[in-house]
Amino acid sequence: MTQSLTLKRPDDWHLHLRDGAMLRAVLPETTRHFARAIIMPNLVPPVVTAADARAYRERIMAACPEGSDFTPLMTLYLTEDTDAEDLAAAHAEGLITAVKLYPAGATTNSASGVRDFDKVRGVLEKMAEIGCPLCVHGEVTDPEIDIFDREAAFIDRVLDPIRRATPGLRVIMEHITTRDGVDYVKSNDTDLGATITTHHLVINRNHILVGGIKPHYYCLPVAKREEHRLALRAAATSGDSRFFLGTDSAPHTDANKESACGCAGCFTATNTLSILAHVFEEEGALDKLEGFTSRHGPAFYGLPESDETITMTKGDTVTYPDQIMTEDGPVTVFDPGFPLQWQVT
Ligand SMILES: NC(=O)N[C@@H](CC(=O)O)C(=O)O
Ligand SMILES: [Zn+2]
Ligand SMILES: [Zn+2]
Repeated sequence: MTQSLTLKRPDDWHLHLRDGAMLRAVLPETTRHFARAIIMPNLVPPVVTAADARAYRERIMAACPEGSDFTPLMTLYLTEDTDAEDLAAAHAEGLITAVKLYPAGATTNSASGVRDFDKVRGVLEKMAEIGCPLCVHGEVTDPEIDIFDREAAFIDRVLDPIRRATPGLRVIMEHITTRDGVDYVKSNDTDLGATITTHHLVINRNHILVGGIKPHYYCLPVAKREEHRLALRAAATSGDSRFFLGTDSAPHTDANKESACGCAGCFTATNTLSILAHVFEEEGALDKLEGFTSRHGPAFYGLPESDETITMTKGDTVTYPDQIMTEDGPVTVFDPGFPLQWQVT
């Protein structure tokens, strides 16, 4: 018997589209199924001002496939020099939906991020006042801190102090990877939410390292122990509206991944919904999938849910291309390591 599932059209609350040839190649992988996405601003150079965001949005719209009604939700990259008035005007106009905080050096293209959090205090206060949410890459960069402990340390050392100092600031912990992240979100009120990626529901750190190093499973924050993956799965499938999908689909060419110093990022746009249906079914929670992909995110951001739907069906094994071809070279699609039977029809 064919099983089918109808969902409000999903949104992706954390997405890297890059620019130029890469943007043109990866954008259709998202617009095929998603209504909207929060667009990460970590270009080189980053999207720092309202003018940058406006120009980037235009390049994204120009790259959208014919007939697509995809809406990119733009973000600004927070720096120690961010102009609070420029930011507030961009937010008031609806040009930007959120602002992204990268600790300097924490991840791909984060060199212009924040070193001294006191220097952005005024901007964060302005954001709390105007209701502009802050998306956070939550890892400390202190070389003394083990890479597997960087998320937990960030919560204690940076995030909790910022939130206490800035009442009313709405924060999204992006791509949480630990039980600590789940517990911190749950122990707080409605001003705190978290995105969870598809790949962190599937892989733990063994997948990266056992039997040979697997560069396509390397991303930041790096996948943690199995107990953390299980905590993420429980949170995502719980129906708790503070947790929602942000794929963090982050394309890098294979040449840049399969390298002596490989880039961080998993490219999941192509098969994300198939993988998520598989995971939610395994957890006996297919009825919670729509909340995670399509309802909790808009609720947190104060945006309407999509009034369109998609239908997924379960049938014979579906295959996806191993790679997406771009003018810069191939980009490997995330391999969940199990056959997929759910697909969007
Ligand atoms: N997640 C990643 O491993 N990489 C992202 C950056 C980020 O989201 O931290 C990228 O831009 O490639
Ligand atoms: Zn990040
Ligand atoms: Zn990301």
